[in-house]
Amino acid sequence: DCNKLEGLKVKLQWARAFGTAHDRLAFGLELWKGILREHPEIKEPFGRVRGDNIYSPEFGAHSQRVLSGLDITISMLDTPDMLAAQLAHLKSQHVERNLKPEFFDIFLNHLLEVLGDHLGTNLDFTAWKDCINHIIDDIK
Ligand code: HEM
Repeated sequence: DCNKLEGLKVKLQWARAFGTAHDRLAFGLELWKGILREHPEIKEPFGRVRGDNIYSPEFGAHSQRVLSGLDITISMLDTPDMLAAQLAHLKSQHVERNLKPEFFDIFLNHLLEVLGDHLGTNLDFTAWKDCINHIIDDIK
């Protein structure tokens, strides 16, 4: 479970990795490049936003929507009621898209990899696993 201390650590580390990223688009590219290279079947659900070309403006805009969505949830890790409301909203945006639950686990694993590239040994792997698992479990 994502406890209070872990939630605060994740907030801080996310601010370091993403909040100060000079290029948020590049952060998204790193993430999706890894996901879609290893799991090309995930291009299909992203057909409308051009999953076939992650360099397109359509996919770039989508990528920013997802990362901003993640940014919102992480900012709520210390306000559980608001987090629950936001996660219910995100779930409603995903539920009819017929996504496999394992897609979310793949997303989590790749997110941890990109964060590790940015934060090195400052990444609290356990805190991230616990807190992002909580977020992802409530969306999938
Ligand atoms: C923490 C994880 C995630 C967050 C915060 C997130 C957030 C979002 C947001 C904010 C949107 C835009 C909703 C809208 O404007 O209608 C979206 C759309 C979408 N997401 Fe996610 N997402 C997450 C994970 C995933 C995963 C793992 C998948 C599947 C691999 C996925 C598949 C989609 C699809 C297919 C769309 C719709 C694309 C379109 O516009 O056609 N999401 N997501």
